[in-house]
Amino acid sequence: MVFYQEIKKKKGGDLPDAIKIGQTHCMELVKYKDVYQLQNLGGVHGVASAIGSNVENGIADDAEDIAQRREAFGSNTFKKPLAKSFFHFIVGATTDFTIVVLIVCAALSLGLGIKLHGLKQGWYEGGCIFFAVFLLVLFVALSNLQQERQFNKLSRVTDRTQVNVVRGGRHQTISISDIVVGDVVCVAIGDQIPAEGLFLCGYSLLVDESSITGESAFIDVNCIFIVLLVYYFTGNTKDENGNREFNGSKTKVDDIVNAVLRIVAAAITIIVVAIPEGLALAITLALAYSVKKMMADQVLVRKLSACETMGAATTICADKTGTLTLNKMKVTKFWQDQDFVKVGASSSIAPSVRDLIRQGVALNTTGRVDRSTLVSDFEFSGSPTETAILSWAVQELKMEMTESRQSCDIIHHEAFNSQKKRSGVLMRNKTDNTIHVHWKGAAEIILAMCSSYYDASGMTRDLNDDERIRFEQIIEGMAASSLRCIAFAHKQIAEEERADENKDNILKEDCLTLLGLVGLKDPCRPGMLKSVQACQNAGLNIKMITGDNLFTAKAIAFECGILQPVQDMFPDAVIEGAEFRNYTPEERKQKVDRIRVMARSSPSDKLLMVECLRQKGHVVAVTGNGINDAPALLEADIGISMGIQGCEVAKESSDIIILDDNFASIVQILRWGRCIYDNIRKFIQFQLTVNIAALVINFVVSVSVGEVPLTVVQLLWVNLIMDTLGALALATEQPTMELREKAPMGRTD
Ligand SMILES: Nc1ncnc2c1ncn2[C@@H]1O[C@H](COP(=O)(O)OP(=O)(O)OP(=O)(O)O)[C@@H](O)[C@H]1O
Ligand SMILES: [Ca+2]
Repeated sequence: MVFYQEIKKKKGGDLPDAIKIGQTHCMELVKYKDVYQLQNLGGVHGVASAIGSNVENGIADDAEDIAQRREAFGSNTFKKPLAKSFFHFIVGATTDFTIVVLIVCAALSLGLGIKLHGLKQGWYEGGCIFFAVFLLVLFVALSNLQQERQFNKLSRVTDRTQVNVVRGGRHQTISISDIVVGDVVCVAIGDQIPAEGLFLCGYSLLVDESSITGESAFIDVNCIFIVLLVYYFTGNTKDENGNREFNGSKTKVDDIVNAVLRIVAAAITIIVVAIPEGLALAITLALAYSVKKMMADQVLVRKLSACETMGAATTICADKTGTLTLNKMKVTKFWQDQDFVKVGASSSIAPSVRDLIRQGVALNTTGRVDRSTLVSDFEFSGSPTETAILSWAVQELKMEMTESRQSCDIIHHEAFNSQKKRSGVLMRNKTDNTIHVHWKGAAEIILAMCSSYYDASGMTRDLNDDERIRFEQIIEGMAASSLRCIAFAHKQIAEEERADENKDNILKEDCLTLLGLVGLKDPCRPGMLKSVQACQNAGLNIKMITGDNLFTAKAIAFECGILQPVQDMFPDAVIEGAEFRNYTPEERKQKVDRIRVMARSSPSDKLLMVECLRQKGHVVAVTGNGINDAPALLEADIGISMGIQGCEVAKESSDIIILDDNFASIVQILRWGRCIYDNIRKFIQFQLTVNIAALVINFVVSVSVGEVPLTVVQLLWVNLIMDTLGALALATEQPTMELREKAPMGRTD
């Protein structure tokens, strides 16, 4: 109550009366993880009611209430760090290795000049180097400042992360920054935890808190000095009158010093020429320019060097669901017993079987069904597979979600993951106290767990080999028409059969009874065929690595042109993850090039494939959207994730995010990558020719004549002013259409 008044006084706003504790109190609770306090407040439920919320229905869906909460507790936005000042960038640029070398050279040159030619004429060279350094620092700092501003703009795009909250009993998707204190948030696998809070309920919770580091490289320039000094002391340099400079004891100490100083001056000249001052600038400019251009195509580059690497890519590993397909699912087929059940004809199924399927769908899910009070329509939330099944069960089987949920107690829930490809639930029926286990998952995996099936009249029948083959044919048939197949299975457990709850496998996994099969349609993204062909024309090898069924994967691969009818003849073009996993490393290396489609793969199989390709020298780009793609995205040379369908973990693991999920953008990234690669190469060629020519002239002339013909000032002019303008011109060169057709460069170039 104290905190509540405190806030009221401070902010002067009206707080909802239901709120009993204030910001400081909440902060202390989170900060000190104070369990004693938590108990005092009445546990999680107590805290929820103290902040005027409800663990079931969340806060009221009322704009005024939300505004008051935001006023009292603040909003879920980071205090943006103060924008770095221009001075910060100047300091940053000055500590660059090249600049430090140049500053040392300038200081030396200034000292030497004054020593050799007096103050009036001697300041000239050193001063010029200083001026050049000043220009370079200014330019680099300006370019970095510009880049930082651009990056800030980009990070505002990533701020738009969406989260799922319950307000007024309804699930809603809101922006992460709109969350207020009291909101009940639903976090699914692969989501970001959007704010500090208390855990209400859930299964298999694992939170990752790691971060990623980078690395850098240096260039060594020491050797030039040594060569020059050896050259002087062997007696080969001559003074202005043609006499040998080094003449043993006859040479006066002062002469030696002066001569050495002149050599140092020459060395400085050579260093100044040898350092490609414009290179770093050219690379930054080229990358920054292309990043800006790509942003216009809805491509967000998180790691600058990724664009350049993309130019060298030789292979793309794409996942199916959500990348090649829309990940918008709909149940289009339903099989019960061995009969296809037409839309609207589910009443032909025995009521007992229908009830069991309803129970399985309603309890064994991470999705939700809400009935909006305003619109009398249903609202479904959860993963696309879950929502498709829920909406089918509500419409076709007349499932009542709340009723089904209230009739049972959940004893244990095994959440879906890509490794096992199934989810299960153990529950007790409140009416007759019976215990049931329900499984739902990849059809052939669930079928393998069954030993019987329900026929249409509700009788259980044995699943002998013939029957099993017939079910397998049904699955294969659905998959071949590019449907994703999910099976439901059930078993009633006798009390004495119940496994010890402390054991790993609480849920019974064998001798189940098959309830039915559904086929979900997930259409290919429009224009997929064209994009795949464009990549193939660019010499890229496209492979599909998916967690889905072999036949579904094959059907989609044909649809989007990854597999061509001729390739179907090759036995190794399509394989399953398990097969690939069981090969020896040598076999894998030998076969990996021929593989076009890898189906039923787990996250580790995806990773294994990418590792194997990289070991073979391929430059691998991986595209993905799910948490099952995250390990492969991290391992890839270029990880590309989808902005809309992608989960937070996938986005976090990737180097590039395609904001509008358009696969065709890959071709665009490829073009820009190759363009950057080309532009930087051209710049290096350009600068090398200039520098080598200058070095050779200076070297040859100073050996034969004993004088350095091109002065530091002249060389700096060439190196800085001309090269910087050259860098500007080359960096902003647009990618040509031909770049798409060129063969990829690969790792060797
Ligand atoms: N929520 C779910 N409950 C039960 N089974 C599911 C669920 N979601 C997917 N499945 C089954 O698990 C299989 C594998 O899913 P997984 O997440 O590994 O890959 P995917 O999303 O199908 O494909 P991709 O790797 O191309 O993105 C699916 O083919 C489907 O049969
Ligand atoms: Ca996916």
